Amino acid sequence: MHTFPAFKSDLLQVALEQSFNAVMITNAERGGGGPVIVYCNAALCAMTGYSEAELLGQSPRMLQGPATDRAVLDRLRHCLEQGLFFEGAAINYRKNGEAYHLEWNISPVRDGAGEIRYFVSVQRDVSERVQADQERNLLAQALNASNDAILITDDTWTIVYANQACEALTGYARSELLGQSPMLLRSGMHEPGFYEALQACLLRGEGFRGTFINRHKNGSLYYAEQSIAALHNSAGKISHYVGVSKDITPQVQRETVLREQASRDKLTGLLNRHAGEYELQHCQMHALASGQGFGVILGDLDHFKRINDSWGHRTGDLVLKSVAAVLLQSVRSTDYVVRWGGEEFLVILPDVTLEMAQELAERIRSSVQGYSVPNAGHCSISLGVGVWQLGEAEESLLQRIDAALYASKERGRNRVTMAAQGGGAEARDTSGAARRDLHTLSTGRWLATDRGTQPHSPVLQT
Ligand SMILES: Nc1nc2c(ncn2[C@@H]2O[C@H](COP(=O)(O)OP(=O)(O)OP(=O)(O)O)[C@@H](O)[C@H]2O)c(=O)[nH]1
Repeated sequence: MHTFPAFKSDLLQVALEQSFNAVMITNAERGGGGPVIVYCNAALCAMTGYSEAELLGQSPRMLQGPATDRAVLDRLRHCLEQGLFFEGAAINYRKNGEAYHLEWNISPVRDGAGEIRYFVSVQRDVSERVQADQERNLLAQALNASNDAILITDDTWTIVYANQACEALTGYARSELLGQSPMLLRSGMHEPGFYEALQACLLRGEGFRGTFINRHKNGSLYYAEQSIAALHNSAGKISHYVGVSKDITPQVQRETVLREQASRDKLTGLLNRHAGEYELQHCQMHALASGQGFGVILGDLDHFKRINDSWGHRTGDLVLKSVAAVLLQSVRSTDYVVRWGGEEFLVILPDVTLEMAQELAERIRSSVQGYSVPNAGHCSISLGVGVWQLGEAEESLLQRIDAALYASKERGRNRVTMAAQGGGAEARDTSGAARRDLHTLSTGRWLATDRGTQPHSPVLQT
């Protein structure tokens, strides 16, 4: 067992010698070059690179250099003059010229009469810590300067860091984000499976990349292309998640407008045929998966050529626009109304029975008939209607409905005909209008006529 030296002064000397902190004692010389070093321990020699012999009798100024903070030295001088405790940090220089960051304090040592005779200085080389702080600051500055929003959470998805771009993207101040969950930004626009896929990806150790639809603090939606990666600690456990998001709202909006424009008929604003064909396929896929059928109505304006011929093309256009509006008002919000051809309209009815489809077709027929177009008066529409049969090809469905529409025309127009089931062309007229397709001149309505017998029926204006 070790024993310490018996005398206190010996103990103190041993303690100072072995101290991990550098210790320097100077005298309190005021004149000439000021205080000089009268004691230094091994740690001070190791820190500065000077030997004890090189340090003793020298001014501590030998350790200072161009980057030493003059303001700190002025404060130090003031403390020494006033006999006050000093504490500070500055850059000093080793014997080899290398700069190091120093944190140190100086206490005056008084004699029995209260006179300051020495100054004892305890010093610590904090270069590593300062360098680490500087690197951290640099990284924080770089993260902040990034145009991409960066969000860091701990392993429980609690936000521990958000950069400036994140504040701008989300509308939340950093103080509002810290401590919260990123769920704060959820818009409710994603299926739950989206977030489950994200979690599964991260747990597998893979990064996740996707387009998020999030909600801004002001309630608006924004689109962010986001990548999320998990950070692991030394034990291999997830410690943090880092999310980097790029705001792609303008691109998505532009694409949406372009897609919308490309899918719309210019004159009526309805879906164009291309978009209608897409929706039809989509409906069919959904029906195959869900077993829920869908219906299709094909409508064709009656004697539309006469409108053009009588009132001009512009009025004809106006009629088409008006009929489009009537169609939109007649169907459900879940239905698709398509301008299928010149004066031909297709309505796709997801999740309907034959009866419901028939009812909607009849509603369309009577709404068109009841609508009066400025400068042109009333017109009528013939319709064919049917529902998709399990396993039926899209083409076959359209053929059946087209045949039903043709039958409506053949049977006098302004009527609804149900498509034959089972692929045949046999069609069934269900329209009440079949019994009242003649309209008097006094009502000013279009005179619905049989295509074959009265090809030149007059077109009337209200
Ligand atoms: N104003 C206008 N006319 C169009 C447009 N597209 C097609 N048409 C016209 O629609 C008319 C269709 O005529 P037809 O196919 O003979 O049919 P209909 O006169 O409606 O006779 P039925 O269908 O037998 O009742 C043609 O004269 C086309 O020029 C359009 O965008 N604007």
